[in-house]
Amino acid sequence: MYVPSTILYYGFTCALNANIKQAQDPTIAIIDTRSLPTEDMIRTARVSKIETTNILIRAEYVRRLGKVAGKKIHLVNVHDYTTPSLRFSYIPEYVLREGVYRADPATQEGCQKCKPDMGRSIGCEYTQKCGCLEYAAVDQVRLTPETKKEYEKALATGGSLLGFPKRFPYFTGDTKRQRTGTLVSFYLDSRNPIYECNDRCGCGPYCRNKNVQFGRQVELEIFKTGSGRGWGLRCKEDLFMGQFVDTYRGEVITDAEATRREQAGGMMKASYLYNLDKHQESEGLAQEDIYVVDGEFMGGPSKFMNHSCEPNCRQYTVSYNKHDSRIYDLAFFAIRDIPAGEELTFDYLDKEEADEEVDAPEGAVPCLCGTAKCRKWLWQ
Ligand SMILES: C[S@@+](CC[C@H](N)C(=O)[O-])C[C@H]1O[C@@H](n2cnc3c(N)ncnc32)[C@H](O)[C@@H]1O
Repeated sequence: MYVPSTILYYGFTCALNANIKQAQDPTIAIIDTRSLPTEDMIRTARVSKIETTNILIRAEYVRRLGKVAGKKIHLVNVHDYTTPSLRFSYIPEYVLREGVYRADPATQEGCQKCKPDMGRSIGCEYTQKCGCLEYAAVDQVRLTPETKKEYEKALATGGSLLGFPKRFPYFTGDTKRQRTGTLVSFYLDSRNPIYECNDRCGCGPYCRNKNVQFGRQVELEIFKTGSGRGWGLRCKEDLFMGQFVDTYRGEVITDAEATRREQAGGMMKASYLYNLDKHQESEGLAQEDIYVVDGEFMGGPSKFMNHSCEPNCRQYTVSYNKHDSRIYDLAFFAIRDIPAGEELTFDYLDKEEADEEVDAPEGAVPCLCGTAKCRKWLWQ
């Protein structure tokens, strides 16, 4: 059983007496931890200096949470007196560190041929001319035999995919099951990057191809799991399958800096580092050109999302500038309906990687997700 150290230090001896039996060796005291902390100890601890400090730390953390933009973020701990570390700063955007650069803003063209009102409620989702969707997945179902040949030729020669019908990422109108703005199943089930329209687009502010860029729209709760996994995250409202939850924020650092921090930070550091390597292969980027997001000391509430081998969320690539292959958003979406209060989790391992591994590697961190399909370890 976990006994808060504050109570052990500051609980008066008289409160402990009832729990101490003399062992056969009278110099050794046996403490029956099943009945700790006693009410006396809790009462004593509440007026101790350490407990006052804990209350102040909690108040400061809650004050900082109150300043985070967007819907409210709550903090709940029914297990002990701890608070997440105050060494963490909440930031609304990536913080770019030395050696990290966004593509020149001039490369962020936006869609030039789209307009706010293209008639009959037509928006970027219907036009094949939307420049932002140039690199989006082609909707092969809508290809005619003729355009199919052109598409195959473009693929073989590396030609432009502009003009082919594209898979639009978000539902544009309520259907029986889906809600407007939720991610369509093609993207939910695939690893295709999502390309959203941006401020330079002709389509205007109400384009349906804008979602993640508006930020978190749901109320979250950081809570102590009490199951050996530290803090976790849950949502105060029901989430629909495909609904955007939040982005992962942090410092964006070079690959070399990430290696340095990983070596200095120990085994758990890996769980805060995310490679921005989605376009590495397609753009022929060298490993040293890859940027990494470090969310350990700066970021958002999604820092508290724990791993599960049967997760209810997944991380997706969302880009607002198709010409910037090195910096994009890492966005969490619900991959099934999630009732309010259920812990939000994602799989820390890429699916393909997880399938490849069979045995637990040496030094693997045990997984405590508790699901039926648990792989028993997090990473090496
Ligand atoms: C990104 S943090 C998640 C928030 C973390 N629980 C906390 O309290 O700050 C990742 C760390 O959480 C813990 N963790 C997450 N998922 C876990 C799991 N399924 N089993 C065991 N530990 C887990 C590990 O200590 C891991 O290094």
